[in-house]
Amino acid sequence: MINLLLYGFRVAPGYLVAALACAVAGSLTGTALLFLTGRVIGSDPELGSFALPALLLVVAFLVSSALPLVEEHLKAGLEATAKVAVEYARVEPFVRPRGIAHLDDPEVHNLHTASGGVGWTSISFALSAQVGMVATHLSLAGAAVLVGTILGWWYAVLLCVATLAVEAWLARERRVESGIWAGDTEGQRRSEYVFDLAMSRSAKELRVFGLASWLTNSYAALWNAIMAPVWAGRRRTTLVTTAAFVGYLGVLLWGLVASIRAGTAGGLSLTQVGTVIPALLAVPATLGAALMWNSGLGSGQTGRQALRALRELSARVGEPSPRDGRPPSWGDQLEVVFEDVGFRYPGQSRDVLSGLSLRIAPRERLALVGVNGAGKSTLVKLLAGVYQPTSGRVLVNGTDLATLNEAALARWQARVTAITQDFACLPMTAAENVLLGKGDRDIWSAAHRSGAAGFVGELPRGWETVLSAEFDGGVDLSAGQWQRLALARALVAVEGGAGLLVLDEPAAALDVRAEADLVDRYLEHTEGVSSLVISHRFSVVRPADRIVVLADGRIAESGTHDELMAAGGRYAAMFTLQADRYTRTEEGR
Ligand SMILES: Nc1ncnc2c1ncn2[C@@H]1O[C@H](COP(=O)(O)OP(=O)(O)OP(=O)(O)O)[C@@H](O)[C@H]1O
Repeated sequence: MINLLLYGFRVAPGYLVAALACAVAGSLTGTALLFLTGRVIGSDPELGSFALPALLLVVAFLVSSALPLVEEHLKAGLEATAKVAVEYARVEPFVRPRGIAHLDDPEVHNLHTASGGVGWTSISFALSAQVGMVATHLSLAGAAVLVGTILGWWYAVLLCVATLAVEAWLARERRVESGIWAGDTEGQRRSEYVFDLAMSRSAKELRVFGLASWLTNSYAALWNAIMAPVWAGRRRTTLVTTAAFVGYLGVLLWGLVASIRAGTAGGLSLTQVGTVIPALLAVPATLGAALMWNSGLGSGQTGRQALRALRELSARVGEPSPRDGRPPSWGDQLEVVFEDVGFRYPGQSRDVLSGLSLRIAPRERLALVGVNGAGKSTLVKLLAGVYQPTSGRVLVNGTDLATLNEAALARWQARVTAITQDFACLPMTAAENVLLGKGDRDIWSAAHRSGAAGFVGELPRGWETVLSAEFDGGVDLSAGQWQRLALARALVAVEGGAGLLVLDEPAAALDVRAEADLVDRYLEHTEGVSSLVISHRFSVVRPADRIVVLADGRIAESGTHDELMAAGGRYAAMFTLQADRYTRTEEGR
């Protein structure tokens, strides 16, 4: 509870203090209400001693009825404010690093899932529920004081110990369940993924292939597997939990019976009986709040686990690394050199690149070809500095990218504009998709050059159309249209000062005429900047100043189209194969 409250003080101090003050006031008025009930019951209307306690009782009743409303309002504010802070802290470690190696770390994803809590029992929910826990403990103390003054302090202590012992047992159960849940984040992620598949990602394919029942069964099986240890744990502890409650009820019953007997035997006055019985009846209510998962107790366990995961997540991804190194002084001319570079993905056993050396000269138009899985996209990731080589160096105008601090790396990444195979298709407006927050640039010029202007002009709201049919008035684009828009995005970035244009399969989704159109414009697009184009279509790579072939993790061939054809190596073989296919297809028409 303390950890959660301290976190609350950090992220939403105003709401937390106000909600706690309200909870304390609520508990005090609740205790006063019990006390005044006895006074009213025991007072003699004839003697006029009735009026004051009755008036105070009414006031206490009104205040204790109104306070929960204020408290709920404050707790809602606390929860909402904390939620913003928590979600920021959950997302920030993912997006802050300029590299992406942490995205391949399963533990990072596990910690992210665990930091979300269980279901809707998140850190922010648990935090607001802790305010309720403070209130219930104070109410327990208030009721115990009243009971102690009447039935004896030993009994008040026994009552508190019994209540707290049952609460501790329940807390232990919740802790075990939270631990089981937190330990199976991979299963949870898989079930979420299956759910996501059905709802959005592959919704069309799943329906076309009639996979609905397979998916439903997979989801149910995954969910049952996740919950099985939780249910087994509950079954194991049912007996002890039942015994604890029976014992607890025995303690309470003893107090009630003793009060009634003492009252009838004249050992207790009417005032005392009228105070102690409501006080005893109020005690289980303080525990009742702890019984459910959404109570302060249940959510407190989950919230603490989630908070720990949140801190571990931040620590795992690490603070921005202030690496040494001189500040880069990249001018207009960019020269990129891969110096004996080797690379292996984290956790993998095979090198994707090894001993790769390559120079991209200033303003050079370089094309990169290679079979599927040769490592072309990986080379782009190293070039952009999102991964660091496992051996060797990537130098930009002589500066090793591995020595840059986060800020310098961000400046380098701003000089690279890359349209990768899985470029982002954002459910935002067409203009936002092209500008990506880069202000007021001439998007029409870029759209004309990328061939996007035609279809953008026909969109219902032009550049302001949201590119997702899931939104009101939004539309979906075809894959080829998206590709043209992505090209426009790259051209806008080039106009904004990016010095290196990377196009990874820019024509993959284009038809033959559009591809020819793109190739015609490619030279124009890349004038004045260094460029690297990756494509399996030889018509796209042919006009490049130089073509390099990536094979076995290194550059196997390098030269112009004519030189490589004359050399009769891998390039010539791949080109001839594709040209033959194309010719045969054309002849077959
Ligand atoms: N994040 C990753 N983690 C582990 N292995 C990866 C990862 N990304 C790619 N690989 C592996 O690295 C190798 C090279 O992949 P890469 O995407 O660079 O190839 P490519 O030449 O671009 O292929 P394609 O022509 O099919 O796009 C492949 O064997 C791939 O499975």
